[in-house]
Amino acid sequence: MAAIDKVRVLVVGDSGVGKTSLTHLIANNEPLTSPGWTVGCSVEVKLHEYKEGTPSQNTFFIELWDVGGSISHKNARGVFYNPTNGIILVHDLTNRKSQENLQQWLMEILNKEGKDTLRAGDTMDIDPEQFLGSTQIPILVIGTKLDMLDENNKHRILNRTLAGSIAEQCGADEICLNSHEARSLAAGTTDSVKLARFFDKVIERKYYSRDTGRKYTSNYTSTSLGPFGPYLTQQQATSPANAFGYPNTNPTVTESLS
Ligand SMILES: Nc1nc2c(ncn2[C@@H]2O[C@H](COP(=O)(O)OP(=O)(O)OP(=O)(O)O)[C@@H](O)[C@H]2O)c(=O)[nH]1
Repeated sequence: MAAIDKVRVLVVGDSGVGKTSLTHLIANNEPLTSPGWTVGCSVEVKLHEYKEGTPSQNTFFIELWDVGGSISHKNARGVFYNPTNGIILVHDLTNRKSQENLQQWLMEILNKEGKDTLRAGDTMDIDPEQFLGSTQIPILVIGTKLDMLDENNKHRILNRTLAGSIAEQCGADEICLNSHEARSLAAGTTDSVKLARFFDKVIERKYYSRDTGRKYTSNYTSTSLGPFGPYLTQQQATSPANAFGYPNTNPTVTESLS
């Protein structure tokens, strides 16, 4: 059987915004009722059908790297960021600061220091060129805990435009959901379509030629040419077993994307 190709998607945001709950929902189609505090990073794997229902349909593994948001681990997190094929920026809809901090998360992933030099209220310029277009890193913004908003705020959030938001700055889609609800990402919903489109974009950027639209041969690694270089040889991560008999359930072992 041919090996299944894979991409790495980082799931980042402040501690407690709901990254682990969200990652579990995406990977298992069911809510996680009592997530633990993530130390370091945990990896869940989802089988995704690229361009499902079209002649180009193809199966890929999506590795979801849920990076612990605690500030105390900031200095050690860089080890998880190489390579990065896609980024899910997570914020808590009941916590405005967690949304503002997404810029800092992007800068951290891009290895640009900013936190120490910025004062409260300052903003950082995001260069859209780093994220927009087919050669850059696809981003999806997800707001969690929609169920905790009162009806007025829920209505306001669901009907607001992306103008001025980090999603707009990065050319990204945004999803607002309740991770405790399995139906939030049920097949056929607008949000599940946005998520599938995002994964397709991540796969496309890594495995498909922009010129011909055809898939590269399996020993081609476009990330080695991208902004984050090749995979590290040692990755300090934990990884739960998964339901797909995923060939390498322990990313602490040397990996190669070739
Ligand atoms: N009501 C509600 N609670 C949520 C939602 N998402 C997450 N939570 C709760 O928020 C708390 C934190 O969730 P986690 O998934 O552990 O958050 P995290 O971002 O992974 O946190 P760290 O591991 O510290 O980085 C838990 O009690 C979750 O059950 C949501 O959509 N709605």
